[in-house]
Amino acid sequence: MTTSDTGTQDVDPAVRAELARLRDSIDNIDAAVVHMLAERFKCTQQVGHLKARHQLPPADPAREARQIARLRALAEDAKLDPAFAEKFLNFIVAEVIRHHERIAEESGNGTAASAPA
Ligand SMILES: O=C(O)C(=O)C[C@]1(C(=O)O)C=C[C@@H](O)C=C1
Repeated sequence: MTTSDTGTQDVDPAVRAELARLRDSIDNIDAAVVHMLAERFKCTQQVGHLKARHQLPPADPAREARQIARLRALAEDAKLDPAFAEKFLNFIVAEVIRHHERIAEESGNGTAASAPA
């Protein structure tokens, strides 16, 4: 390939077909991930409102520790890097906590601290 683009014009048609087949599956998986994340955030939004209504802290480190241990074990069984699974969960949970904090602030209860681990 002479340019930096990732086009496949000069590639064997069989290779191009295999790449297209794999990319179709990747696109389906990415769509499933987006839909699953959307459902997860719908649940966590409800958790955020519940916590705000009952003055519960946005973050629950003990719950997170259990989630991480569980996800790392699932990842190992699935032959996925457990460190990646943990980073991915932490990334999502950090965003959820930001949402919870915003919901708490908007409901006039923005001072809650984290629960003890
Ligand atoms: O389970 C909760 O208490 C949540 O607020 C949800 C959630 C999560 O996204 O899974 C987010 C923040 C908490 O620190 C722990 C877990």
